[in-house]
Amino acid sequence: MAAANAVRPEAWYMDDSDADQRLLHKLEPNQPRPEAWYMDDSDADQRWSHKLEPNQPVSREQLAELGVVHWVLDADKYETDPELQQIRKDRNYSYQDLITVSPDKLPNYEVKIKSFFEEHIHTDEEIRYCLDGSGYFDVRDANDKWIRILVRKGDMIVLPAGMYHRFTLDENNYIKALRLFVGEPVWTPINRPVDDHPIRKSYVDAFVHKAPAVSVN
Ligand SMILES: CSCCC(=O)/C(O)=C/O
Ligand SMILES: [Fe+2]
Repeated sequence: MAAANAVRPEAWYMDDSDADQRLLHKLEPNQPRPEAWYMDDSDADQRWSHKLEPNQPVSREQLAELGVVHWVLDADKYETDPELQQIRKDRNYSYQDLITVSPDKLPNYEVKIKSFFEEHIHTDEEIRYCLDGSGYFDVRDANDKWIRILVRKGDMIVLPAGMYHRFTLDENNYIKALRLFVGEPVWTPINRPVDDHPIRKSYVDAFVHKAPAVSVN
């Protein structure tokens, strides 16, 4: 018999898994968002997860100490979402466009995907809102170790100006993202090494020198 105080109808947010449609597909209640971890040193396919064994997760607080900002939003209503509108207003994000990264959708795909995965900085924040699909943003921690951040539908991420990073698709080979910018966008990456670049120096002063030490196996 059903419990007297059971919620009817029971409803929940679903995971993104392709497993049997008859399974429950409930999101784990404490699933970290974004999911992030320290990477191994393997040269194997960049689209693999490259988790350490055992996994060494990185929390959103650790990411925040490096200047990475993150929200989970409702990607299905991004065109009218008041939460997104408020973020754009608060942070002066006056420009936005859509990018789809996949072998059949992105013109000049091979060249672009190679350039995204070259370690680089930008002179402005990199703001990406994942509307569909998924991908990995890799960022350097204060000890120059790689942290891999999985972005999935609903994840909006900001990498601060001057932070060394790179991007790759994961094994699903597809992401659709909203790109936001303060003013006229400047997409050109500045590849490492650029330790003497003023924007890099500002980033190091603001975040690297202040970050607490972390030991990675
Ligand atoms: C998913 S957006 C493509 C990657 C990109 O624009 C960039 O600058 C990566 O660092
Ligand atoms: Fe970038």
